[in-house]
Amino acid sequence: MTLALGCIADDYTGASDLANTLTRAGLRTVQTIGVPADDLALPEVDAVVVSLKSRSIGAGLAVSRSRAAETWLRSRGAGHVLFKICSTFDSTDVGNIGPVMDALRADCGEAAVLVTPAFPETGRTVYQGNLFVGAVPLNESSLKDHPLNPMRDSNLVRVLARQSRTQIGLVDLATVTRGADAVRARVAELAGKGIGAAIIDAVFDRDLETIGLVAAQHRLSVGASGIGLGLARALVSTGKIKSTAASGGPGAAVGGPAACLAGSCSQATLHQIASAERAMPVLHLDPDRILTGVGEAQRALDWASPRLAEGPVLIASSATPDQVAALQARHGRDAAGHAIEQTMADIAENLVKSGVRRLVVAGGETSGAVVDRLRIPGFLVGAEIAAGVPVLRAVGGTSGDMLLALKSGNFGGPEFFSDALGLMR
Ligand SMILES: Nc1ncnc2c1ncn2[C@@H]1O[C@H](COP(=O)(O)OP(=O)(O)OP(=O)(O)O)[C@@H](O)[C@H]1O
Ligand SMILES: O=C(O)[C@@H](O)C(=O)CO
Repeated sequence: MTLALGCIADDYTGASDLANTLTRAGLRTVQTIGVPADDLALPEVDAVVVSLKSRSIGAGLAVSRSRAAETWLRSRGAGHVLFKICSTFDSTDVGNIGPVMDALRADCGEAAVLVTPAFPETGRTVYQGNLFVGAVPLNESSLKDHPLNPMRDSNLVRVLARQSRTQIGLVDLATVTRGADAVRARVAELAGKGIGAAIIDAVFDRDLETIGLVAAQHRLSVGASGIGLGLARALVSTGKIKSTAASGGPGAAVGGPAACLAGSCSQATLHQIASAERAMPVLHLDPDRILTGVGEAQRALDWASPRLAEGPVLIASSATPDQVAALQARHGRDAAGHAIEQTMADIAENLVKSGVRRLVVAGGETSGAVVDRLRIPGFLVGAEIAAGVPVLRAVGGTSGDMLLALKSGNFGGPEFFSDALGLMR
């Protein structure tokens, strides 16, 4: 297998978002969980997205895991590696986007790396280096209250400069609009000044196509699914890859009980849970009981057990920003996040043991904890449920034939949980 594109995603929902984008653009794509073991039988593909859970861990660990993924991808022939980050640039002043970018850049000798989280299909656009989420700048969006990495500065040149050892430049929209040659010239100018990375503006998919044409000639880029789209279209339009019709088909039905787990506290997820109350039984976990270790997972399993034969259920820890802040004040941010993620993993593991074969998980960190616990080594991409969220079919592993959907916190329409289950037969 010789890869045309190698990708390293800093969380699992982000990886499935990217795998979905690449598949829809005609690349045969597989999503692996961590660096694949040598004995994992992978189909013949154009792109591999290695999913890491490296967004909210220590920067040193994020760097070493990303480097291991890069080594594997390059050894499979990947000439270009995309480091997939969140379209809302989720990170803190100590990383991990900057440190990982710096390390991968040093490894491949890239003079100046193009960086953009733009993903217009989901309302993420970048103008003059400022990230917009829908109609508002990042720092005015609900991301300012994210439980793990509150985003309070929308100027990404500044944000990345605080995290990186290199200077950060800007390739503005006027340059992008003038086309690939203008972008190349600007990147060369920045590199000539010793500027090692540049935020590049993008508002429409056509901007990302221009960026993709330039990036595809480099060894490394950093961004969200939008730049993935640009790279994929460039690889197809320049004949490096023969486009394959997106799979998207239903595949064999797996049947059996279905469940949804939500650990995301995003506004979108909170609305989706409220809608789901009209469609299925919903259990709201008590986060204080989780933090004090009084058997909240068992309470959830006892609640779910008699209901699963009747139809899907939803179990959620999600809470409003005020409630999240209060819990974190009582127990600490990391301890709260970790304990809730592990409880979600306990619940998932036991649901699967009791026969659940269709599982929807909301939240990147939450999905990471759940998929790790289920020891699923990889996924094939199926139908698209919503922008950035495909149905995934587990490959390898011991949990048997399973369908999952891993929803990024902010993605999906109001009826997301029912929409997902409708496609997961
Ligand atoms: N009630 C709660 N109080 C505090 N923290 C919570 C609560 N419920 C969940 N959490 C934690 O909040 C974090 C949510 O992050 P997660 O990545 O799962 O969702 P997200 O950030 O909305 O999704 P994405 O990363 O895909 O955008 C997790 O660490 C989770 O354990
Ligand atoms: O880019 C996004 O917004 C998502 O794929 C994601 O990474 C959320 O965790």
